[in-house]
This record gives sequence, structure tokens and C-alpha cells, in this order.
Amino acid sequence: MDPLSTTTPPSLAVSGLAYAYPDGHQALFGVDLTVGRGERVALLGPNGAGKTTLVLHLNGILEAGAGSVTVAGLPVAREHFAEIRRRVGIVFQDPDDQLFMPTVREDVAFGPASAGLRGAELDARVTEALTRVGMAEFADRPPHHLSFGQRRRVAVATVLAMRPEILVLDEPSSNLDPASRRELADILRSLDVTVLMVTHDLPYALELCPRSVVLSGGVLVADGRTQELLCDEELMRTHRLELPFGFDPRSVDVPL
Ligand SMILES: Nc1ncnc2c1ncn2[C@@H]1O[C@H](COP(=O)(O)OP(=O)(O)OP(=O)(O)O)[C@@H](O)[C@H]1O
Repeated sequence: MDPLSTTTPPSLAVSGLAYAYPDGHQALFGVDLTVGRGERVALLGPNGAGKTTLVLHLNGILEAGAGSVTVAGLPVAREHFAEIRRRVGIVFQDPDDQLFMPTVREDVAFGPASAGLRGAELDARVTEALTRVGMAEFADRPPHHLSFGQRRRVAVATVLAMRPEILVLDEPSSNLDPASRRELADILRSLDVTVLMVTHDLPYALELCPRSVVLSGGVLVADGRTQELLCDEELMRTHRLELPFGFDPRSVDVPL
């Protein structure tokens, strides 16, 4: 056993997190969630469950009404925002929300350059991130000349270039054709990083994430092996989680 394992803090620790929007709508009720280093966890739940609200607490876009969030032991608090935003890399559903520079290279360099990296170190960081998503040969292309699937991979690279502690993906498989979907799954599986993936695509969750948690009505109602949760018919029915017609979660070879 790794002698550090008892002392290294988890990538993410959410404790008693509650939040009400300014209009009074209570979106989260005392959520507890711990994600260990290198885990890949799917965050499942019906529309309006509070998934986005939870994610927006991870890098301080929303401030906890009660409870706490820490990332690798560092509290998500105003005084740590710069470091927290480096540690928590969020890939939004629409890559065009993240790509705004004239070239792919400049987009990927933007974060590390803002953090002070320069010259050869910056170039190496950009190349490393683009190589990890299989987009190195596109470095000098304008992002808007790329396909949607390629832009999503570049959006992942912009986040990886910051060497995040945790990669948070919002619906990573949406709008991808089957080949791009599989390629992105291969990329995500190859990364040595903690992943929290918000998705309604249950087969994708099963393929990529050994563990899932289910949020419903602002409450974390299940936490376990993805395959077991997807086979729990009552859980699935109660929380409006539906598998595609004819899809049998038992038939999939799942990652350990
Ligand atoms: N700005 C806001 N003001 C008030 N209520 C909000 C606001 N944003 C979201 N909500 C409410 O908070 C609850 C949780 O919303 P949230 O967007 O976190 O759900 P979600 O699980 O991400 O849903 P989806 O799967 O549809 O993206 C919902 O009832 C939603 O209507």
C-alpha cells in the first residue's frame, strides 16, 4: 500500500453542501461527496436535480450556503480562487464557450500563460496537452475551422494544460457521432487525472466511470458501482433515469 495514501487528501471533498438561489429556490440539501485521486465518477440525475449547481460550487462560481468544498485539501474560498481555478478544470458542454483565440495553440496556451508560464516551458505544456487529446497537428488552425468533436477535444486540452487536480466534464458525449464519442472515451480513459463527469448518457457513464453518484431533488440518493446502480430498477425508475431501449448494463465490460 502507498504509504502516502492515508495522508494525501482526496481530489474532492464536499461536505454538508447546501445552496439556495437568490430567489429562494433550494437546489442542494446537505450533499456529501468524496472523490479519491485518479477516480472517474459519473454524476447522474434527472433534469433540475442540482448537478450544475453542485459543479458551480467546485471552483467557487457559486458560494456555499452551508457546508464546504475542498480540492486536494484546499478549501474553495475567495482567498484561494486562483489556485482553485487551476486545480478544477471544467469542460463545458459547448466548446465555443471556451475557445476564443485565433488559433488552437493560443487557446491552449491562454491558461498557462495567464498563470505565468513563458517560452519553451509554455510551448511544451501546449504540445503535451494537445498530444494527449490527439490534436497536436491542429495547433495552428483556427478553432472555428474544426469540427464540433475536434473543438470539444481542444476544450479538454485547454483544461489539461493547467494540469488540473480534477477534470469536470459537462455532458462530454453530447452532439458527438459514434466514432468521436468512442475516441473521446479512449482519451479520457488514458488520462491520469481525477474525473467527475455530469451526464444523462448512461451507457457512456458505464463505459467510462467505475463509480457513479445520483443526485435527485438536491439530495445525493445513491453512490456505488455504476453497473450496480444502472441495474437497480427501482432506483432508476424513482429518479427518472432511463437506459436506451434494449440496452442491458450487464452486457457491458466495465472498467475496474
Ligand atoms: N439561477 C437560478 N435561480 C433560481 N433557480 C435556479 C437557478 N438555476 C437553477 N435553478 C434551479 O435549481 C435546480 C437545480 O438546477 P440545476 O441546473 O443545478 O440542475 P441540473 O441537475 O444541472 O439539471 P439539468 O440536467 O437539466 O442540466 C432546478 O430546480 C433549477 O430550476
